[in-house]
Amino acid sequence: MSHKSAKDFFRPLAVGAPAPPREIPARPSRAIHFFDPSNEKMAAKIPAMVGTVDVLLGNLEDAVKADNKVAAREGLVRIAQSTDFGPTQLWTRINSLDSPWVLDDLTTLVPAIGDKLDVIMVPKVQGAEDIHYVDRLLAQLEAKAGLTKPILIHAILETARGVANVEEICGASPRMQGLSLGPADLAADRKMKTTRVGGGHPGYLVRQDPPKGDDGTAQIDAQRTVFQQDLWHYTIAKMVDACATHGIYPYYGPFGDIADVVACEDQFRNAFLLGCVGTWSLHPKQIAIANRVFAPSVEDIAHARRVVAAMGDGTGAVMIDGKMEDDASLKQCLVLVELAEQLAEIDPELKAAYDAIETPEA
Ligand SMILES: CC(=O)SCCNC(=O)CCNC(=O)[C@H](O)C(C)(C)COP(=O)(O)OP(=O)(O)OC[C@H]1O[C@@H](n2cnc3c(N)ncnc32)[C@H](O)[C@@H]1OP(=O)(O)O
Ligand SMILES: O=CC(=O)O
Ligand SMILES: [Mg+2]
Repeated sequence: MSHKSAKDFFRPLAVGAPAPPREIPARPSRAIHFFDPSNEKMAAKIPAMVGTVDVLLGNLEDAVKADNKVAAREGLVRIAQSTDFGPTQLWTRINSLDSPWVLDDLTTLVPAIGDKLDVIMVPKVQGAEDIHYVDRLLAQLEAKAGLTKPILIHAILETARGVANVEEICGASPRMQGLSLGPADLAADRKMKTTRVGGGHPGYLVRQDPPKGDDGTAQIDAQRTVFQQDLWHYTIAKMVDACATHGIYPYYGPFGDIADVVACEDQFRNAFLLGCVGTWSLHPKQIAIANRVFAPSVEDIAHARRVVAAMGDGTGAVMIDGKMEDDASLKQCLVLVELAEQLAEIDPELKAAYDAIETPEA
């Protein structure tokens, strides 16, 4: 397989297109909130949601009826043109590359609202070739529209081949902003035997060994604790490693059981702890969950600041509350402290909570 030379990697792919980015900015994106721009009731709520969520995403793909594809595209153009998004990012999810709608999605959206779109989410990405296609087309459309800022690309990891090719997808273009797990399509593509949109499954479990009877035989019918396992652990961990390797951002995807806010919070938190920076929100009530989960807790920041203060120049080892802290735990603490600082800049409530923590002496 041939690779571009290092120098060519950052050259625009069309004459007059903006230079591709060298770094992807760490903009807070705890919740990527999906809306269907063809649904008038939903669309009407979007301007008032600016400032309440980090990312608003006009969805054109799955969950938008085939008959409404054009209305969704036109609705997104109308909303984008008439709304000042202030601190909130505007993303879209285009239709899949093998669909009859995607070419019109791109050739309509880039000239009409390319200056407002931060990120284009591409579904069902299989390999680097899909990113190369969108990359070149975006450069041509940006050049034609006279855009000065490159639009970033986000890929959904929702095919078995996409998971197998995850590293080449992340490194396929300097425009790559991040990846989301797409558990619903991925389950179908892998032929998993589930019927849900994300989350766990009661059948995927580990059972405690059976106790032994007086005669030493296993009592398999005895009451035994079962531990439900996480169906998504492997894929999320693989995605996080690929994203970290390439300096881009991993996200959990949809949690379809809107009513089960408790399990939703658990799934989001697992992703946060494993390294994801955010998640999708499908319903307004999932925004607060995501904002809560994808921000470090006050307790974590209090502890992290104690470690930072105690570690001085960052070398050596210290004991805090009976635990050894050194360079490696300091680096983990700094991840949390830096994230808290970024979030405090855009979220006054979080800022107040973090500011109220008593800062230890250095
Ligand atoms: C596997 C995947 O690809 S996942 C990604 C694709 N799926 C999506 O994008 C789904 C987006 N969400 C939705 O379509 C809807 O939230 C549904 C269908 C899940 C539920 O919709 P409803 O049954 O209308 O939910 P509910 O009755 O609780 O809605 C309450 C209010 O919130 C509004 N609302 C619901 N979802 C949203 C949303 N995503 N954004 C803005 N407003 C919303 C409703 O319009 C309703 O407004 P109202 O009080 O003025 O009547
Ligand atoms: O698009 C998301 C998915 O889970 O499928
Ligand atoms: Mg999908």
